[in-house]
Amino acid sequence: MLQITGLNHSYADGHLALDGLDLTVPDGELLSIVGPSGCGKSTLLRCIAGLIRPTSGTISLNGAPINGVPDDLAVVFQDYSRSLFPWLTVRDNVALPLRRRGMGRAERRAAALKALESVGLPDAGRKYPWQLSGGMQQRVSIARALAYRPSLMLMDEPFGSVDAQTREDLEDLVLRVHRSEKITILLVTHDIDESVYVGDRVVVLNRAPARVHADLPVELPDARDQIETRGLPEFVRMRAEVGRLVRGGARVPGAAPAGTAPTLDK
Ligand SMILES: Nc1ncnc2c1ncn2[C@@H]1O[C@H](COP(=O)(O)OP(=O)(O)OP(=O)(O)O)[C@@H](O)[C@H]1O
Repeated sequence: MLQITGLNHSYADGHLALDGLDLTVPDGELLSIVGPSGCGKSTLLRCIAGLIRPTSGTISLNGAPINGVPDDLAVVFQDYSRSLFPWLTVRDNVALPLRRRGMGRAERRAAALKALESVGLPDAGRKYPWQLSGGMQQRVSIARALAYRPSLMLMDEPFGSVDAQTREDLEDLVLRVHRSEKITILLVTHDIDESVYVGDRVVVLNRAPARVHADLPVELPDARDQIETRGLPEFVRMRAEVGRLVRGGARVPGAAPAGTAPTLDK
């Protein structure tokens, strides 16, 4: 379980990005995080990843406080072109972080090939990243994260740089690996439909500085389908609700079905 309590972060220039943020994410949940542009979503992920030290507050993963980059964490960023090493083959890019796991060369290569298969790129291992399309490169980034077998995966607007069709394919890929690997995933997105489509829960952050503004369970069937799920009345209701909340609205009482009411903090 990931537990965040009273998280504050001020940057060196005094800019307050996070203001007393509390959030608990149970094991195996796929949590979508949305909020107005610049509200502090990436800052939150960077604190969880141990890349920046928060000014105050605590973050713990499975009971242990996060003070540096956690061992069983993987991160997928939007900018795949800068996260893959162009001078390494795809297979070696995926295998590289496994050195931290203490795996031998043959074991690393086998794990990399298996991860590439699981993202639908069984034949790409010998190519270089620049020989692949943007969507394929992002699949490689996801394969690299998966090969590491993390217990927590952070995804910061991971599909922001690909076309709409590829984006849908990657959303379904993430859903598939989430269901099969039972990884806890935090996915930051600007796309409200996407947050509802992939999420078990959607957290809406306040306009800066960030706190949790609303916390909404997604009451959709686990098996998601790009056409059918997006046509369900619950999907349509929820995307409208999340959209309004991101724009700063308060929840309309009775907007959610009984037992699924989102919580709003003060
Ligand atoms: N290194 C920094 N120094 C000072 N301020 C920063 C720094 N990094 C980010 N900020 C500011 O902190 C605030 C939150 O930034 P952050 O990138 O976390 O927001 P975000 O919600 O991820 O933004 P977006 O939706 O545009 O991706 C913004 O106002 C940003 O300008």
